[in-house]
Amino acid sequence: MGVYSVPAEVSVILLDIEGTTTPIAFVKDILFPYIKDRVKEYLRAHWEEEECQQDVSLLRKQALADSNLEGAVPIPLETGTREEELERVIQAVVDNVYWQMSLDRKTTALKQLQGHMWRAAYATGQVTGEVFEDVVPAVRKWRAAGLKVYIYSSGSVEAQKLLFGHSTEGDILELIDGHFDTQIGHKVESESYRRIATSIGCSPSNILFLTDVAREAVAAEEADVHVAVVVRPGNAGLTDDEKSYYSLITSFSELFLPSS
Ligand SMILES: CSCCC(=O)C(=O)COP(=O)(O)O
Ligand SMILES: [Mg+2]
Repeated sequence: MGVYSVPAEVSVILLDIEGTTTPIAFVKDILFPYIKDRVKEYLRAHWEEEECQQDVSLLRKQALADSNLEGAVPIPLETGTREEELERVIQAVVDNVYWQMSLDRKTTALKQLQGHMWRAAYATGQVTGEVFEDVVPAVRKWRAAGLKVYIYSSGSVEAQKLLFGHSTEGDILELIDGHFDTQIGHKVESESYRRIATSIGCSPSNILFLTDVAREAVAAEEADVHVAVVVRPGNAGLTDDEKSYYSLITSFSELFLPSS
């Protein structure tokens, strides 16, 4: 489709995952059903563990913040030790997770729990993280040219590391200089990109962000970050205005560095 010449001031490439490094179908058809099929059983098995309790507490806080939204599912506190009481709270957590997932919400609370649940999926080889075939060769080339490569996804940092640590291309974590998730802020908020630049120790204009989502592109540009929109099979369509405004690439091989 296109050719994108990376501006000379860019020293960092910041990558989105779903729809950019990785097919949306992998997330929607493999990762998300894994959660839906097992969340109840997972909560029952791990309920007493500190990490699980922290996940539930974060979901409960999110549920309170969501209480004005249509269809929102509250998560009550446990008021006793009876088994039925525990089941009632677990069912509320399950319903809340299902509700959030039905809207593809990107809350930190949901993403933390999902990341913890996917550990077993990757460790047992039940799931392997899919990466488009142009990703690894391009990232190697960028790094050889002295660029740094970071990830910024709504998926938790732990979920990101699982995906790239157990990928179709093997363990490729060594190709990534660092990871950001919604703990730094949401991807549709420009302040998040300024925080990322500060955290990396560069200026926003030293960053090129590759994403499939126009709202994320808008936020990044507002922060003075360079943007190219990635068009992959299965991605949501772009409007005609978005298509003509943004630099579009269909493969990372369409990105050209100043000296290449
Ligand atoms: C890397 S974890 C699985 C993907 C996920 O849960 C997600 O929300 C991906 O969002 P992205 O910001 O990478 O589009
Ligand atoms: Mg994406």
